[in-house]
Amino acid sequence: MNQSKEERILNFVLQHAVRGDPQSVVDHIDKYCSQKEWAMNVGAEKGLILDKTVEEVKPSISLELGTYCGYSAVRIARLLKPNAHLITIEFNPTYAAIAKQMIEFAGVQDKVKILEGPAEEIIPQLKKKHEVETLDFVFLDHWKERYKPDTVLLEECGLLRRGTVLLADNIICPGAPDFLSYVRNNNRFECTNYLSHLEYLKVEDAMEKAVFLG
Ligand SMILES: O=C(NCc1cccc(CNc2ccc3[nH]ncc3c2)c1)c1cc(-c2ccc(F)cc2)cc(O)c1O
Ligand SMILES: [Mg+2]
Repeated sequence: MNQSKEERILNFVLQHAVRGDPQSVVDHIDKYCSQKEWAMNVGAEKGLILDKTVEEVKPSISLELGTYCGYSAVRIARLLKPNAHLITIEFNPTYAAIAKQMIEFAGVQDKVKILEGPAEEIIPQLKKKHEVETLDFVFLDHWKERYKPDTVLLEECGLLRRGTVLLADNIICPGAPDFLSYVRNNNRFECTNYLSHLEYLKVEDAMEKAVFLG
């Protein structure tokens, strides 16, 4: 049975990247996906915006919605301080299995917990089942029509505190219009737009940072 694109990306990393080196894993995924097959990783250009945000926030507990192959999970985890953790939620079991191997190869498995299922089911379990108090940082990169409902759910579940930073990918392409108008018209969020490009292409894209004001 022939391989999926995600398996080809993982195999390229396993064969060419340096085991235990998260930067090498990130660089090799970018190399494969810019030269061989496009894939929906946040990529190097928007990845720098993600890096700067993580370095600014210095989060102890981060949440990612949409793991895919684990590219941004490795990118975030490589910048976390000791004892800081990332919880990443992936609905697609095939992607979750690829990401698990990617995260382990990068050597960041002690910082990352992959939870399989839809965010709308897992978010309400974070406090009791996963001992989360409030979140310091949230990276949204899952189904674009889920950005707004899952943001509302995070707030309803008491997972946002004054200063929690949300960073959303794909604000232009494919776009998340209801999320964008929700956070920009809600006086409990302070928003900043970061214009960039779609991963591996010259197409315009943007990220939106929304700081929860409590
Ligand atoms: O759509 C996107 N990503 C989301 C996504 C997509 C598919 C499957 C999943 C399965 N994972 C999943 C689902 C639901 C979930 N609920 N809770 C967790 C969770 C996890 C997630 C996307 C698309 C493009 C893009 C495509 C084509 C094009 F021309 C331009 C741009 C670029 C991106 O950077 C993108 O991020
Ligand atoms: Mg994305």
